[in-house]
Order: sequence, then structure tokens, then C-alpha cells
Amino acid sequence: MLEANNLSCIRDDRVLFSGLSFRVAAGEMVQVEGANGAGKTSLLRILAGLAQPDAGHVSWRQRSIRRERGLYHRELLYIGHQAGIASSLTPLENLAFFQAMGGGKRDEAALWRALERVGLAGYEELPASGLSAGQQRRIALARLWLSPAPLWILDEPLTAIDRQGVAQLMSLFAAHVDARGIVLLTTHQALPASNARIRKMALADRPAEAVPCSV
Ligand SMILES: Nc1ncnc2c1ncn2[C@@H]1O[C@H](COP(=O)(O)OP(=O)(O)OP(=O)(O)O)[C@@H](O)[C@H]1O
Repeated sequence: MLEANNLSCIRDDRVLFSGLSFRVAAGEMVQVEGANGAGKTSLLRILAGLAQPDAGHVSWRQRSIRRERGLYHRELLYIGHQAGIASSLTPLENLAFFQAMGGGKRDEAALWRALERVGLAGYEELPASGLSAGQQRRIALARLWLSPAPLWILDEPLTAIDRQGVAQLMSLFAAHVDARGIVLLTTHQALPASNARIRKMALADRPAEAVPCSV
């Protein structure tokens, strides 16, 4: 369903990756591995259509994500490694905003369910800036319970999350892939045992220097 074709990414004269091709099928969970600076975030941003590759292209359901941006972004949930939440808004307001961005009507019950799932019931009136790093991260992750998107691209979703929260997320990921969804993530943590089979994909640890093109 998700297909990377011959992708290259060059940053500051360094080839982070080149000729990278792979497919991720419905029902798969993939962990992108690599050292700090290997290019994991760069790859995920390209796969999410937020950055352009230096070469190659990405397809979703056999259609170029550049040409079918609208369709792709309706089917994709991307959560970057920044929490990506408004610190002056409460958790409930942040979630209502995410829900509105999805284009649906406000569904109060779903908002409260998501808040409860991430353990933020009781904190709904506080601005996010008054919450801990892990709680702020949980607001961002609550979108996983609100979104119908089949494709989840998650950059370090487990950062700052406690052990119980990680176990809960792993169960959610397993349920998502069981329902023929896709989870593509990065994490520096060893993933705990999960029902989902996890395919690992490693990026080279030392990006090569780019060879200047001769004209
Ligand atoms: N927009 C950019 N402009 C210039 N250099 C960039 C840009 N984005 C990333 N880089 C560089 O590309 C390299 C890879 O960055 P990236 O964030 O993709 O790595 P990563 O594998 O996700 O690292 P980490 O594990 O530390 O999060 C880094 O050296 C970074 O400085």
C-alpha cells in the first residue's frame, strides 16, 4: 500500500540515504532504526509528504502522494517528535481542534474517551503548558484514538511515555495492524513484546558525503 521508490535524501552535503525502495503492506508494523542523525525523521517526513526527496517518489495505493495529496492526507496520521500541541489550550481543546481538522463534527463522547485512554481525564481544564512532558506527549498521542486513518507514521511516539503507557500503545498498534492498518515508527527504545510482528528497517549509521555533480 505504501511504497517508496528509489528515494534519496541529501542534507548539508551528506547523503542520508539513496536508492531506498521498500513496500509496506496493510497489516504491517515497521520500525525504522538508525543512530542519531541517520535520517529517520527525514525519511518519515518524506513518507508523510512533508518534505521532498532529492530523488525518487512515494506512492500510496499505487498513486503518487504528490499528485493525490488530499486523498493521502485523509488516510494518514503523522505525529512528529515534537508534541505539536497548542500549549495555551487545554487537553480537551487540543483534541477538539484535532477532531475539527479531520473535518468531522464535534463528537464529545469520542473526545472524552480519548482523554481517558491517555490518562488525562481530570486534567481537561488545565492548559497543556501546565502538564508534564509525558502528559503533553499523551495529548498528541490521543489522536491515535480519534483518527480513522489507516496509515500511522509516528516519529518517536514512545518518548517520555511511562512503562504502562508504552504497553498500552503497543496494544493499540497491534489492534491497528490486526485491522489491516499500517504503523511505521521510529524509536530508540527496545520495543516490548507485542502481538504485532514488527519488521525492522535500518538506515546506515554514517551518512556518506555527497559526491559533487560534475557539469
Ligand atoms: N532541513 C534540514 N536542513 C539541513 N539539515 C537537516 C535538515 N533536516 C535534517 N538535517 C540533518 O540531517 C541529518 C539527519 O537528521 P534526522 O533528524 O533525519 O535524523 P534522525 O535519524 O531522525 O536522528 P535522531 O535519532 O537524532 O532523531 C542530521 O544531521 C540533521 O542535522
